[in-house]
Amino acid sequence: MSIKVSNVIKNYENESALKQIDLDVKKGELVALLGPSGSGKTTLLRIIAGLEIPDEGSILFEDQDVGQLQVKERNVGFVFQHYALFQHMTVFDNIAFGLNVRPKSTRPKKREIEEKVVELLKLVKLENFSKRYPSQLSGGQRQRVALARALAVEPTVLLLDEPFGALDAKVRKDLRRWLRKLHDDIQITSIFVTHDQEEALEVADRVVIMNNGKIEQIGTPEEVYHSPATPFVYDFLGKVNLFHGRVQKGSLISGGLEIPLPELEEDDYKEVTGYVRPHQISIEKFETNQTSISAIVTHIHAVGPIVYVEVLREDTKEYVEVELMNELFIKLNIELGERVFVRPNELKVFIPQDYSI
Ligand SMILES: Nc1ncnc2c1ncn2[C@@H]1O[C@H](COP(=O)(O)OP(=O)(O)OP(=O)(O)O)[C@@H](O)[C@H]1O
Repeated sequence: MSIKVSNVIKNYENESALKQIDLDVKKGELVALLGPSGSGKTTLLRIIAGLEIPDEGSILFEDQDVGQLQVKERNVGFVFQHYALFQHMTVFDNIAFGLNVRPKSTRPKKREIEEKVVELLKLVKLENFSKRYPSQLSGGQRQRVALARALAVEPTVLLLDEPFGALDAKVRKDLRRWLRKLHDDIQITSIFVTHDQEEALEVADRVVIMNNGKIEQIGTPEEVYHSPATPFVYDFLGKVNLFHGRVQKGSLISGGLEIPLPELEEDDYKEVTGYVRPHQISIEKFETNQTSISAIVTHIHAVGPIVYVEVLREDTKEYVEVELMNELFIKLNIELGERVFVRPNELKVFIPQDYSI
């Protein structure tokens, strides 16, 4: 089932939660809504589910406008951050719940329900846990039961709101891989909300990056990470160094640094900001050309395969973060307080008056 969100607007009293949202989710896709707290992710998910009514705009499932349909009639499966399992019911009965409460006319036979639950228990790898109660399960197991319960009624769309948000880091990592695999097996159109960049980039087919009630960018994990459309996306998806400066004859002049940017030939004298990820900066002991600037090493964090080095530019007195492989760090033999030369190897330029982060 494909989902089409068109021109959705939602305001709360004196707050604008969603500002003209357009989003197309393809049939069978797994899409992440990613953004900081308050950016509107949950509101959008709840509007798709029918738990919230938009002030304007429409939601289509396939070609059907579901605006007038109640939550139940939309046939969506929902999984929330806090396991809403029934504590007095076994795992088996929790999963069977949605089928057991159907009116007699549409309720499957007892044996069919049993078969379905056994099949779902296998799918979420909890075959031996059917007789346990939620209090006898780990957090990760409970979320898997919640997912099985949501899938029992064969929804056409699966919506997950921070499904692993309450779990510890290790369990989260295991569960998100498991979710990806599960999705590949059952291929149900799914949207999940997260504020965890790594989770979205690892699990989703496409990521929708939200900020302040708007969509900043929609793309595959590679697209949003490697080609951020806005400074916000650049900043939100990883560490970034800013090189403020001015264009002069096709170069960015930032303090004592001159970086050729032929694509800015036409933008003479414009104030621009270059965005550079820490791994896109080289660090050298000696000045090799005019595209490097001198800086003093102010901090070194050398645990693990990647070493983080912070330097203070001598020209602008701004800090620059550099990431380099441990082998290179050892070879360079950089020490705290030492003068080095840094140079951005890649730089994405945005004109500041258009954006701010
Ligand atoms: N029922 C409500 N009444 C008033 N304001 C609300 C209500 N629900 C959400 N909001 C506001 O709408 C904005 C978007 O909230 P929403 O919960 O969608 O954000 P979110 O991105 O899911 O955040 P989080 O990651 O913290 O859950 C916020 O500013 C929030 O305060």
